[in-house]
Amino acid sequence: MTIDIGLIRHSWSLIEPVADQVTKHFYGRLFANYPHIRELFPPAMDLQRDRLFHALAQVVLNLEDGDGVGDYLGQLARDHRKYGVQPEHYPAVGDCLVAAMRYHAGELWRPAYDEAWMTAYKFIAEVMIQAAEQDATQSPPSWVATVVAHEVRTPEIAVITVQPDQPYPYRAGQYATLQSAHWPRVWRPYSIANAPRQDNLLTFHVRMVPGGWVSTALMHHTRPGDSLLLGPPRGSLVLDRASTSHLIFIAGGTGLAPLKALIEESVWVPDRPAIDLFHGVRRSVDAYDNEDLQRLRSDHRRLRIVHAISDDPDQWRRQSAVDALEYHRIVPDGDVFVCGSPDMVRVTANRLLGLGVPLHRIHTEFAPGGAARFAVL
Ligand SMILES: NC(=O)C1=CN([C@@H]2O[C@H](COP(=O)(O)OP(=O)(O)OC[C@H]3O[C@@H](n4cnc5c(N)ncnc54)[C@H](O)[C@@H]3O)[C@@H](O)[C@H]2O)C=CC1
Repeated sequence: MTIDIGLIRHSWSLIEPVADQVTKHFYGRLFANYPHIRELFPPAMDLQRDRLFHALAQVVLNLEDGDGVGDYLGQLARDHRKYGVQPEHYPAVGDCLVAAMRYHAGELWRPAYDEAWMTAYKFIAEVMIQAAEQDATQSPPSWVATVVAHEVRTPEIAVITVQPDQPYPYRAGQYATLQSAHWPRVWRPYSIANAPRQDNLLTFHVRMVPGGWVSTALMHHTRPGDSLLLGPPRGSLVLDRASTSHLIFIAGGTGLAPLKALIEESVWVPDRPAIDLFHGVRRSVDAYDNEDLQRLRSDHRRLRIVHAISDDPDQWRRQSAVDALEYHRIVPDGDVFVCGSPDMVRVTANRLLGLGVPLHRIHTEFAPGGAARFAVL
């Protein structure tokens, strides 16, 4: 089975500008023709639509990287088990997807695109079905997790610790999706803010998003003893365990979560020269994890922590996390991990490139569920 990457990319360039219409059309057609599939999805589809397009874009843009695409599809398949996706759903999705693309490309659509997409989709479906079957032999589709601690750190940020009902293997830096009983079938990604622990506890940093269903439920309507559902771990923002390079972590707000997990993992590498964390927050009151971070620092003297405050009128020095890196004259001569809002990640990554940090030393994953690589301006 050979996928014609040229045809896929060419047809994708027709679809990209009308992605929103294509995904709406796709789901409309899917639910009209296969009403039983509707039950697998949440009542409101807005975020779901973005996810489909994002997942497709990841595959299309990385088709040459066979291993990378395989890993990505494997994670996607494991994650889709929690929705109850079955092998017989795949052909329905493929048919509706190609029909939606054909419809919106109009006269520009060539018959050869149909074949190219059906071949590519067959490959995607086979990899995903196989990965899901393999996963079913060793993991549940989702985990029930009991809330064991719920700390309100600021009026908008809660730190929540849960105990999954069975072992939850993951790597520091990965994220999981959470579902609250208040919003059935609605999953939201959150990074796991601690390295794997013997007691299997997982901590999440939740910022309440205005109008955010799950974040509001987690912030205001969740208490110790409540149950949450937990999807499988995802993401590739992980440490190279063989490396002993100088590590710099640049976090924006709750983007601290995965970086804290990576710091917890990296402080144990004996030959590591230094670990620097720059945590950018808007106001000093937003430094929600200061106490925990200082505790971590008192146990590991090679760890240096700088808080950068960007928007507080009471602060005489206002700076972003990457400004603080320059201000403190830290030479970024190792690996730099960046996490925060997509804009913060993009701006920071471009500043680092300007400081001479090679691209392969800059490690980033947008907000979970967002684009995996930043766009270099
Ligand atoms: N909670 C979690 O597990 C995770 C959250 N994230 C993402 O991290 C972000 C955190 O947001 P908040 O806590 O509201 O932090 P925030 O948006 O208030 O920003 C925190 C810091 O980032 C800087 N910043 C924001 N936009 C910037 C830009 N365009 N250029 C340069 N610096 C910028 C601010 O100046 C501030 O220093 C969200 O987008 C979230 O999705 C990412 C990974 C994990």
